[in-house]
Amino acid sequence: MKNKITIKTLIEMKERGEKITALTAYDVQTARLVDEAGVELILVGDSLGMVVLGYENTLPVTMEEMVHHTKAVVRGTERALVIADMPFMSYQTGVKDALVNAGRLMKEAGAHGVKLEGGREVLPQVETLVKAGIPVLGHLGLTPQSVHQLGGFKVQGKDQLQAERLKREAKELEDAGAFAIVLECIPAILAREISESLTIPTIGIGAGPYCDGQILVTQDLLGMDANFKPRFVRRYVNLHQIITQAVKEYITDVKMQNFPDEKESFSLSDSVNKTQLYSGGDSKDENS
Ligand SMILES: Nc1nc(=O)c2c([nH]1)NC[C@@H]1CN(c3ccc(C(=O)N[C@@H](CCC(=O)O)C(=O)O)cc3)CN21
Ligand SMILES: CC(C)C(=O)C(=O)O
Ligand SMILES: [Mg+2]
Repeated sequence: MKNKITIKTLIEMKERGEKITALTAYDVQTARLVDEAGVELILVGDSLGMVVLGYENTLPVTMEEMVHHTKAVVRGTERALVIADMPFMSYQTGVKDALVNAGRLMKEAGAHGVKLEGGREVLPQVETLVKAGIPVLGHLGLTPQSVHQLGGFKVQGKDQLQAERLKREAKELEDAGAFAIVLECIPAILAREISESLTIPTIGIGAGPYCDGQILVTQDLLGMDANFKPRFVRRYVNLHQIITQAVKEYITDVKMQNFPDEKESFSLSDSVNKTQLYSGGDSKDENS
């Protein structure tokens, strides 16, 4: 009835030239909001380590945290496809670990698929998961779990050699059975070439307008963090400002004794003798 999105829906959207929309969610409320608004894909990103847990990068995020947050997102989603990021060291250590950990995200948390970062080095993992019936979303370009190798959160694939490698790896991920690929922070022209050369959809973030879909961190488009504004983010509202204003008004109202008022308070049953109660009642235990 809710016409649920499947991986087949996304492939058909690419064939029709209809853009795929994706956003992150880490909690049930955000999941409900973006699902009801109509995105096709919700990613439980390991960016939660930075956005909701306050880490410097995504490396400390654990499987327990991913399972915990994915469960919440799944509970809040009726229509979208829910994909969970595999955290750092949950798949790089081998195909067996990849299978066990992806299996947990599917079986315990209820994800519809998983995402893992990397190209040639993760092809055995991708093949193994796909063989086990687990839809895999690839992720190339700026792969944040390699931040220390990349020397920071920097645009990738700017030179000929790197660009050729990314193009080749995108094809290899498609051949390994990935149902789509996230392209993060690569030149728009390269993302277009990759998108045109694949039958599976590309989902861009900082990868220009020619991808088959777009993804952003929900908190970024809502302007929740006053200090995080990379070039590829468009802020649709300044929630940082709006929330700060609301909280300041609350503080003022409490201090000025404007909150709570009578309508926001509860009354006793009509049968209670209020005079008696207000005077301390009958109890000898209560002081004066
Ligand atoms: N809130 C949030 N949004 C994200 O998009 C995001 C996360 N967190 N955490 C995980 C990764 C890290 N990401 C990032 C973080 C910083 C830049 C950044 O500062 N980029 C520079 C470009 C630097 C260059 O020119 O090479 C920029 O200005 O966009 C990019 C991606 C994307 N992901
Ligand atoms: C930014 C997206 C693609 C991601 O991997 C995340 O949110 O963790
Ligand atoms: Mg991620």
